[in-house]
Amino acid sequence: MSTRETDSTSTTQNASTEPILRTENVRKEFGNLVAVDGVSLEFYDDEIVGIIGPNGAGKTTYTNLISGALSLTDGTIVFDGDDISDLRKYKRVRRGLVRSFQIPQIYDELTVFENVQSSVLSRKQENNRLFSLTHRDTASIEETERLLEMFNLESHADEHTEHLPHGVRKILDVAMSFALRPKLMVLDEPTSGVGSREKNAVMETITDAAVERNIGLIFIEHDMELIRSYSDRIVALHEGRVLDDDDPAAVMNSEAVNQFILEGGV
Ligand SMILES: Nc1ncnc2c1ncn2[C@@H]1O[C@H](COP(=O)(O)OP(=O)(O)OP(=O)(O)O)[C@@H](O)[C@H]1O
Repeated sequence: MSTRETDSTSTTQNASTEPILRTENVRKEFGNLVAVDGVSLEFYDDEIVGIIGPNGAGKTTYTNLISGALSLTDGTIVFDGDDISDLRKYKRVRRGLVRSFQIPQIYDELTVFENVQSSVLSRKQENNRLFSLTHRDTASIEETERLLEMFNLESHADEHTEHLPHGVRKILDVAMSFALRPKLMVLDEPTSGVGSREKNAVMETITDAAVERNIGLIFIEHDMELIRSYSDRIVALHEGRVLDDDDPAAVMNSEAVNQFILEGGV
């Protein structure tokens, strides 16, 4: 399990004294249905937060509001000190708020190396020159190599991606997101579709990389063992509202969480 070491003797101010992301009374209606009903939460860039909740609790909608995939009905989102409530998705990505997708967005006609390099170049806004740059842009090649190493992808570097095992595709997707140099990453079920034996390896790789780069993580997960093992904090959603927000042991022992989430299955 990945945990960040906290230096209790340090008196220096670090970035984590202010939340990297704050949502204030965030609300999303779909017609008459209130999917997210006034969610106020804070997230820091040195923590891994798991989001749990039964089907339909509003987890995906909430993370879509954060990423800008959906517009708010009401409320405010503050990222890195700025109100981003009305900011387009790609502008949030440029500021360092990156959502990785449930279905990995990978180009199957490219190799693993080229996929990661395309993300590096897209951050530099040079991906329109991808094919002319790929083989000679030393800086992006070196950065890609470092990312492949960080995500244990070196042995797959020259493989085309269509036949990669599902877990490796998931890791590749996150590696590509890391190439965008996020400050905070939102992951929707990073281990969905991954075999049970592979799940821990996927989570371990992702969380280790986040700790190494000091990137905050928010992840939705249905597997309670994984969420307990890899979260510093757990947010429980139920019917679009926050049911609990605490350290994993406290959330797992909460009466409300047990009644509405754990006993009903997530
Ligand atoms: N685009 C949409 N249009 C209408 N209703 C929607 C839309 N997206 C989500 N909903 C509804 O909003 C509610 C919250 O859905 P959401 O997908 O956010 O829940 P969830 O907690 O992620 O559930 P799951 O664990 O099943 O993925 C549900 O009742 C869902 O049917």
